[in-house]
Amino acid sequence: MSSEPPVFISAAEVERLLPRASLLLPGLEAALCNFSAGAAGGVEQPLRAVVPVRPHGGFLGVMPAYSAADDALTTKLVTFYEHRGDSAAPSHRATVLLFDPRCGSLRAVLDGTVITAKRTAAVSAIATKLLMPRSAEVLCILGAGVQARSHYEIFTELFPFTEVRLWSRTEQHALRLASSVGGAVRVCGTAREAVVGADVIVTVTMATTPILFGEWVKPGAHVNAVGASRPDWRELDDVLMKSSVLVVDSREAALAESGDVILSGAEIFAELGEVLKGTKPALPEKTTVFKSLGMAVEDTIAAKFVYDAWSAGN
Ligand SMILES: NC(=O)C1=CN([C@@H]2O[C@H](COP(=O)(O)OP(=O)(O)OC[C@H]3O[C@@H](n4cnc5c(N)ncnc54)[C@H](O)[C@@H]3O)[C@@H](O)[C@H]2O)C=CC1
Ligand SMILES: O=C(O)C1=NCCCC1
Repeated sequence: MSSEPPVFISAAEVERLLPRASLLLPGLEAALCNFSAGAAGGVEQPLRAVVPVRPHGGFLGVMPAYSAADDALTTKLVTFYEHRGDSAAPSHRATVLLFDPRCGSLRAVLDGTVITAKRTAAVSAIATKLLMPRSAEVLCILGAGVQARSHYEIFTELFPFTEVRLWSRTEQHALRLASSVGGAVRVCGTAREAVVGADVIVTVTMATTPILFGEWVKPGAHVNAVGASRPDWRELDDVLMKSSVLVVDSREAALAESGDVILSGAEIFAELGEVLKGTKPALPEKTTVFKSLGMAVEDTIAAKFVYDAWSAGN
């Protein structure tokens, strides 16, 4: 056990050490199963504490976790701001602290922004692999920020979509994202135009009222609902929430934090870890919603991956 000072791993270094989110898939799949196995799975993860910063429209989230299977202990500190004075500034910023689980000393301070973008998209991809219709051709992304990009990257790497549609409240943002990614993207003028006929839909906005409506969604489609992480925020309407099979990352978090779940009164069918383990069926022929709130153990897996890659090169 060393008394070395902690290393700092910057965003650029995280990008270099974790070039593709798909590298996280095996670790995240195992962690999701372990989380949903309860005490036997060895994941300690309390509900995150979220501190409102009311005068500034912001929030600070504190997300600790320990994974016994990985022997990894981390805490992420993440801020997210609804109303920003400078609209060019990122809405989310994060730092992950990685500890030596044997003695509690701090080993590393990692930029958490890239980790958050990549692990969230990777978890959505895991849900999509299980829940999307068998012949999925059209991907639709609502939102054009950081998560839109990371979702575009892993979804086009893993799945053979023939068409990708993108909508953003600010069309310029969608055009900018579309022109900066490698492949063909159709920028749509309305959310409805992007959604109708899509097989897989990703909502990655800062919306606080619904932007995706059940009447637009093709029966059998799969939705990854990634935004709206406050109990009074929505991205999906009641029709969609109540007519879909609802899978969540964490039941406890969904019932405490998700406006889409709490305010619609929709029934939770399963946790993603239960579907992965096969203790709950996937039902890909039904319309499915994966409500992602983001889990601390996902950051633990990603931070350990990055730290181990850094250590291997030093
Ligand atoms: N489930 C999870 O694990 C995580 C969820 N998130 C959530 O994902 C969402 C996207 O995050 P980022 O891409 O990092 O944010 P971002 O700020 O980079 O992008 C947000 C996008 O939403 C759009 N937007 C803002 N207000 C809107 C409104 N009222 N209606 C429609 N569109 C609106 C913006 O124009 C932009 O395209 C956020 O809600 C965030 O809290 C973020 C990290 C992890
Ligand atoms: O999991 C995360 O990280 C976040 N989830 C919801 C919004 C803020 C960041």
